[in-house]
Amino acid sequence: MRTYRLVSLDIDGLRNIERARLDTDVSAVWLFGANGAGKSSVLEALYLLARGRTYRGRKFGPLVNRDQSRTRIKGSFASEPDAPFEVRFVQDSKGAQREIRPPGVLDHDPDVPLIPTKLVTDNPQSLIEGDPQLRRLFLDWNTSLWNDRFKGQRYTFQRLLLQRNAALKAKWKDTAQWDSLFVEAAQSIDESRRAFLEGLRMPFLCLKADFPFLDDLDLEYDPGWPHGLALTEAMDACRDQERSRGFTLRGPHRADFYLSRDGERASLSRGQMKVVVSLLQLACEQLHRSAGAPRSIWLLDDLQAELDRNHVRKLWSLFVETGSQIFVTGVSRPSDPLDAGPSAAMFHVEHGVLNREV
Ligand SMILES: Nc1ncnc2c1ncn2[C@@H]1O[C@H](COP(=O)(O)OP(=O)(O)OP(=O)(O)O)[C@@H](O)[C@H]1O
Repeated sequence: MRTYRLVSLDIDGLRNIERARLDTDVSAVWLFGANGAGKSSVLEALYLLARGRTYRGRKFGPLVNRDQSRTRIKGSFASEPDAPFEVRFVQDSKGAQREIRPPGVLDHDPDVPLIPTKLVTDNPQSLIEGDPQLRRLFLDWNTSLWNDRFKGQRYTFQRLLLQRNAALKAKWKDTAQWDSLFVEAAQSIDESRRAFLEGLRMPFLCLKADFPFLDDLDLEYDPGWPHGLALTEAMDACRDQERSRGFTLRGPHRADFYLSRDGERASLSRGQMKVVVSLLQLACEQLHRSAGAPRSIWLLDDLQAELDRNHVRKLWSLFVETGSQIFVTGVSRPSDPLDAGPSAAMFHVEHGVLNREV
C-alpha cells in the first residue's frame, strides 16, 4: 500500500510562525504548548501542502504572517514504493501556488489531494451539530475518494439544479424539460452516497464497540426528501410551493446524515462528538484503503481536549494501529508516555517558535 511520510517541514511566514524547521522523520509528531502558541498552524502548514488551501475559515484571518509579505512552506516526503519528493506552497498578494519536485513524480489528478490527509479539528461539534452543508461536504469528499464516478455525477447534478432553479425563478410554468434529467442525476448521486454510507456503517459500528457510551448509536442517511416517497412524488407534492419560492425544495442538495438512537437524532456530549468524529474518520480511512487509496497522514488537533485519559488512550491506539504518520497537538505534553508507535518526536511550541524536546 502506498504510504507517505513527511520527513521535514520548513515554514516561513505562516500565522505567528516567522520561521521554523522541523525534522519529522518519525511515526508521530506531538506539538504542545499554550493556547495561541502556533500548534494548529503546523497542522495547517501540512494541510496547505496536501490540499493547497487552509481548513480554517475566513474568520481566522489571513494566513500570511502580518510582518511578512508571503507564506512559504516546503515539505519533503518519503514515499513507498515511489521515490521521495518535495512539495512547495507559496501564498502572496498574487494568490497561492503549489509545486511538486521533481515534476511528475506523482501521477497527479489535480482534483485529488496531493498528499492524503485526514483531519480531526479542534471543533468536531461543527460536523455533528453544524450546518448540514458541512456534513454534505464531508460525505461528498469522502465518497469521491472512494468512487471515481462520483465527482462527475455531482457536477452533472449541480448543473441541472442550477438550470431547474433558473426556470423556477423565471416563473416558467413548466419545468418538465429539466425534471426527468434532474431526477436521473439526483438518483445517481443518491445511490453513490447511500452506498458509501452503507459501507461506512460497518467499520463505524465495529470501531464504536470499544466505546460503551456510544451504545445503540447508529448512522442514518436523509436523502433530501421524505422517507417512503420517491423523489418524483416528493417533487409533485411541493410544485406550487417551488413555483412561488423560485427554487428546488427537494433533492440531494438537501441531503444529510446524522447519528441516531432509537430512531431519533441522538444528543451527544462534546466528548462523545469528538469520539464519533474520530471514529468516522477512521472508518472512512478503512473504506478508502479498501478501494486502493494510499494511507492518509493524520492531523489531530487537540486530541486530548474534552476526553478523559481512558478515551484518549483508546483513540490514540486506533490511530496508531492504522500505521500512518500522525501529527497531534495538545496544550500539555502527554502525562502518560502513550504508546506513540516505534518513533515519536515532541515539539514545544511557544509564540510561534518550535523546540524539539527529548
Ligand atoms: N496573519 C497572522 N500573523 C501573525 N499572527 C497570526 C496571524 N494569524 C493568526 N495569528 C496568531 O497566530 C497564532 C496561531 O494560533 P494557532 O491556532 O496555531 O495556535 P494553537 O497553539 O493551536 O492554539 P490553541 O491551543 O488555542 O488552539 C494565534 O496566536 C493567532 O493570534
